[in-house]
Amino acid sequence: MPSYFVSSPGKVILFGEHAVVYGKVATAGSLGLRSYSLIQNRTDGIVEVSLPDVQLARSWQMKDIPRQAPWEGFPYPPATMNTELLAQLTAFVDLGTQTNRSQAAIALLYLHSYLTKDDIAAQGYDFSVRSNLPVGAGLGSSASYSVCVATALLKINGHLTGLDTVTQRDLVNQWAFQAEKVIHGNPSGIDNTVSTFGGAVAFKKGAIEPLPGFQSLRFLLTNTRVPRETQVQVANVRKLREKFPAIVDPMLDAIQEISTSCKNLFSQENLDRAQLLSQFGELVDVNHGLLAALGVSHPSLEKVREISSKLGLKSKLTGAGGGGCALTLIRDDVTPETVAVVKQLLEAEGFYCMETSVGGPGAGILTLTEATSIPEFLAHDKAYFDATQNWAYFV
Ligand SMILES: Nc1ncnc2c1ncn2[C@@H]1O[C@H](COP(=O)(O)OP(=O)(O)OP(=O)(O)O)[C@@H](O)[C@H]1O
Ligand SMILES: C[C@@](O)(CCO)CC(=O)[O-]
Ligand SMILES: [Mg+2]
Repeated sequence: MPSYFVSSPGKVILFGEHAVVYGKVATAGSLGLRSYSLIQNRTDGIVEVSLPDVQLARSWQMKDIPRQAPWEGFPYPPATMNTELLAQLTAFVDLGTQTNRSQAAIALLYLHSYLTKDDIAAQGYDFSVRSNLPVGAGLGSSASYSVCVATALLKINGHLTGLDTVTQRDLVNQWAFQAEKVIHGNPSGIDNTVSTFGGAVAFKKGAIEPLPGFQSLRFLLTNTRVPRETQVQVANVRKLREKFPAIVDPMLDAIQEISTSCKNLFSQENLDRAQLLSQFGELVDVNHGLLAALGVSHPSLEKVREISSKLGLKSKLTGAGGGGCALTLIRDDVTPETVAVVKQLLEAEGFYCMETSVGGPGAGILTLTEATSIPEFLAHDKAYFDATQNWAYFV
């Protein structure tokens, strides 16, 4: 029985969140924090799902889960979302509409209903995802989950051989985008694209351009632990734009100019590193100010800015905002002592800090020679997966 182990990273948006939803340029990179997933066939026609991060453990009879008839464009997803199927699945999983676990389960079954082949439908499968990413904190946990689901279901149903080519990754990315749509409503696609392909990129309307210099940047990520949902933050910006288009549209354009200025900074040959980092810090400040004006900051995020600025550091919210994570640039001249003090002050507020770089590997698949049971998968410490697999091999 084939058994596949899949992994995909979270992401950090440097500049351009929210504006990217309106087709503007944003810059982002993959994170070292990843999700891990196990999928394997069964023989009894049951689908058993364990998603411990959202407290979901459920099994369904394969024959009860809706399946879609063949469609034009197979194996790529249909161009429009199937709202009828969504309503059907929402009633089927019966977990309410707005809970973490219902969104996760519906996204999984939405892809399942399109991708399941007859032989797999007769057998069933076990599926589990565990993540080192905080759920709902702006680091792309939904996209990383979506990429794991898409890769695992494509692979077990024989729609995907590996992830060696851009075409193969594109297939995964398109399905992950469907899952993101189930979870977010109206995503730009930046999160699933970065999680699928890895690296650091400028993204605009689905197209990516690599940003090579980014790998050398250091950041401190602070999780304020204030819960929020991307879908709600995106909807709030939409409402503000509908009310005041003449005010909000120039702000979105200005945010795009920040991403473009950032891209230009890295392509300037004569700019020395200290100047580059200083200007990058200024862009961090301006971008945060515009996001706050769009209404997506939060007192906890302003606290991160206040504390870090006392030590001469620049921070901005990252992801959808409203709580969740902030990003602080660690310039090369910042001493380890200063970083330690900032961390201490932030953690005294009840926040959680992690140091990170951006631009590592994207999604990866490993075919397991020996079947690992779901209980074994669940029993491992999450650090085990980071330590035992060199995901860089799969880029
Ligand atoms: N490990 C996981 N297991 C199952 N579902 C997950 C997991 N991680 C994320 N999800 C799904 O994603 C949802 C959170 O997505 P949301 O977009 O609000 O936050 P985020 O992706 O962490 O932040 P952002 O979109 O700003 O980067 C959860 O409600 C859940 O449905
Ligand atoms: C807020 C947003 O721009 C980024 C979320 O990580 C939403 C999106 O791009 O889908
Ligand atoms: Mg998300």
